[in-house]
Amino acid sequence: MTQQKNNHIQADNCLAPRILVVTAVDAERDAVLRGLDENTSFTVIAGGVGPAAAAVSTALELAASPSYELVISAGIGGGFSGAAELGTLVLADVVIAADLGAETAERFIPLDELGFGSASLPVSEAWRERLQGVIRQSGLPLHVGPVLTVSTATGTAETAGLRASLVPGAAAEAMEGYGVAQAAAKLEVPFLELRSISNAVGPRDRAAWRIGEAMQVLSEAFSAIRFIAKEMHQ
Ligand SMILES: O=C(O)c1cccc(C(=O)CC[C@H]2O[C@@H](n3cnc4c(=O)[nH]cnc43)[C@H](O)[C@@H]2O)c1
Repeated sequence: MTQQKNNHIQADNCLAPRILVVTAVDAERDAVLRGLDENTSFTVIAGGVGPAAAAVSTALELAASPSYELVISAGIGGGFSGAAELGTLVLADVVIAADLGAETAERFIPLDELGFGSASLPVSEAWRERLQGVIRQSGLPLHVGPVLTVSTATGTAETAGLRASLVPGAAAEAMEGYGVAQAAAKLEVPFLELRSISNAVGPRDRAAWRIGEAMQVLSEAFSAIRFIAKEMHQ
């Protein structure tokens, strides 16, 4: 049995959920839940599209329940060519707000250069290594690298090239990770981002998006990691 209130779903028999998973949309949340067994330590919420909605949803949930020891930003995402192909997973080793900054006639100036803080936020290395090991053991194709957070999904080869040049080794882009990471940092909860690649970062071709396949791989990833909370404490 599960309890459902608004867009929160949680296992009945789990008194203190320890891992919070924040997706953008309901379809991603449901894919994560399909992969998780109900007898687990996860709460899964659909926090909305974009970094602002994701940050607010995450902060409210973390503040309401002090038992969380990990928050994962998860869902589908775009993969950078040569790094992450359709049907693969990307686990972030850093998240970068790739369009946060200022535009000039010559170039884009990132937040760090403007002196307003950092556009990069770290992930928990201990949790990343653990998830990386478990997902690799399951046989799912996994790439570890930088995941960009953008407010506007890339739709041209020019923007894809610009973003790849700003972040060497860029593996994937999505629209929530930096927001979830900001909330997690403020509330001092370790953070990860996991993306299942549904489309290539580049010229927009909605018909070529493989959302169903990406949702299936997302489910399989969470099936593989569903006992991770217990294992971290053994
Ligand atoms: O159209 C549908 O049927 C549909 C079903 C489920 C999810 C979607 C989404 O579009 C999810 C939006 C979510 O996906 C991330 N995303 C995916 N690809 C990219 C990308 O190339 N660039 C940036 N973000 C991407 C993003 O996190 C969105 O919140 C549609």
